[in-house]
Amino acid sequence: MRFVHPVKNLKSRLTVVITALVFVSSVLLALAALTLAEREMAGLVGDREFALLSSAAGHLERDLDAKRTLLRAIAEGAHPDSLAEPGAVQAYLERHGTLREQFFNVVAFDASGTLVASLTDRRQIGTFSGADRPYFTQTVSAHEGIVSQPFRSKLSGRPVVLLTEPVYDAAGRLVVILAGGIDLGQPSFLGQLEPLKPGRSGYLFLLAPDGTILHHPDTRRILRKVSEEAGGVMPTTQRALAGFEGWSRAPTKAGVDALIGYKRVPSTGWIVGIVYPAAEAFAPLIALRRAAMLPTTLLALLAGLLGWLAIHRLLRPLETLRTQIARVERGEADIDVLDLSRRDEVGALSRAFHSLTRLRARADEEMARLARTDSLTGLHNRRVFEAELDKALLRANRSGSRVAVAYLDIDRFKQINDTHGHATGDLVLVEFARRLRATVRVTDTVARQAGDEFVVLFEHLGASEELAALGRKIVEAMRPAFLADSIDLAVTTSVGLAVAAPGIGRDALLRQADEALYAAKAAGRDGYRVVPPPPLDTANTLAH
Ligand SMILES: Nc1nc2c(ncn2[C@@H]2O[C@H](COP(=O)(O)OP(=O)(O)OP(=O)(O)O)[C@@H](O)[C@H]2O)c(=O)[nH]1
Repeated sequence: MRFVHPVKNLKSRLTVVITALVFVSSVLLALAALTLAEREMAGLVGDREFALLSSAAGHLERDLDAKRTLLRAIAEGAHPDSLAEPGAVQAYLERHGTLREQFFNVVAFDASGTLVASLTDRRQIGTFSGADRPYFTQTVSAHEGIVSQPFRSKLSGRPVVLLTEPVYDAAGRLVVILAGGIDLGQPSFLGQLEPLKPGRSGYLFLLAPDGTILHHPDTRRILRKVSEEAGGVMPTTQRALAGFEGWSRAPTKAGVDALIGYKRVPSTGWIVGIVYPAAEAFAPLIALRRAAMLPTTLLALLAGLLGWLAIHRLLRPLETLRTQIARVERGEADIDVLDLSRRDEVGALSRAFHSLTRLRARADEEMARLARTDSLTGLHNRRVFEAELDKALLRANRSGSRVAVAYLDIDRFKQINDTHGHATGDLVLVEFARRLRATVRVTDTVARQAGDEFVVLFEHLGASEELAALGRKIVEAMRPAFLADSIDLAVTTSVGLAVAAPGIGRDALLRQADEALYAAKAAGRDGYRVVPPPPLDTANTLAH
């Protein structure tokens, strides 16, 4: 049996294809399901984060509101005239301990901008002037309390935002401006956002409307403007500064894939932001994806194994057919060993192979027959005659029986061709062959040697005279007129006959017969000549 390389083997290839298909489709299915789940989950997580963000913004809003309300209440509760006394403002502020709970520090400036009170540090009272500070000038021009831009306090050196509240006397003159400071670096205010941060490394941050960072886990960035930082403003931040509120999935400045949300604090325009790294947000899904790979691979392997078994079983008849064909090829079985009754493709293949083999055998037979036959007369050809003669000579040598050959040539055949045409000549050849065949025994081998030359092999000859009688018989058989194309033609033949001497070869014997034929022709044609001549007086006779 011929070895079939495993990779070229149909079973192996089908198994590989099935395994690969199952694997790819399982992986694609799992990925599609996980991607859908991830999208769904992103929506849920994003919405939840945004809700968190909104509550953080609401919390800041309420906290700022509470601080402003407190500061306003204290400003309104003061008697402007009594505040004119030196130390009166300081004393007034100190009477309101709740201010310390709400603010990092509360200071007061007189109408000229001079610091007149400070809850936490009194050292610069009377010397420090806030007259040129934006929070002072803006409050003066606004005639009401403001929330300042974030800045680094000259008094404390800390990053702060100030809430201000002016106090006017009955005549409408500015008496003092109270300013409550919120320390952006202290947990008391923005630090309250910390518990809301998502995941392990997620965080919240706060931006002023102009992009100044008010709060960030990296405290070095506080008071910096995002537009002035290395790397510039990220597109998502840019959108938020332009008014966008909501969440999207985008990389952070540090290149971390994250869910990023933004929400404004209405009263100040501050933007609360949240960053939730996707790796943490989707951690369960990522774990699920990893966990899904093993069952998927096992499933594909199992499908491959089952596929191999199924294929093995389904292809078994094909394997049987292959084995049977190999046996037929080796000559160990007949073509009928094939199962032609199957109703599937293997049956069709068997029938096709069977009929092809039969057809081929018939064609081979026909080829062999044509190779042995003279196509015009249907007699044996020269090759067959020579082979038969060789065998007959061998047999004769062994058995001592007598073998002879007759060499015939139609007399003046060229003339028949020339006079009546080649086609008529062919008809004469056919009729000549028929008469010759009919004249000798069926066991004698008759062949067309070439052109108008014929040969006959006689075996088991009796007396020598018998050969002469045969020669005569042949000559006489040709004498009746040949009817060819409605024309009566007189056709005669000359025959040379030779008896095989013991041990003579084929060519020598044929040469002898040919020489006898030549002699018969020379003697006037329409006769025969036998060599060696028969011993009796009939010998060497040219018969007419
Ligand atoms: N019609 C036909 N003619 C053939 C065929 N094969 C050979 N011939 C012709 O047969 C003729 C044979 O002539 P030869 O045997 O040489 O001479 P001949 O005319 O028979 O004269 P002798 O043999 O001397 O009696 C030639 O003209 C060949 O062309 C054939 O298959 N068909």
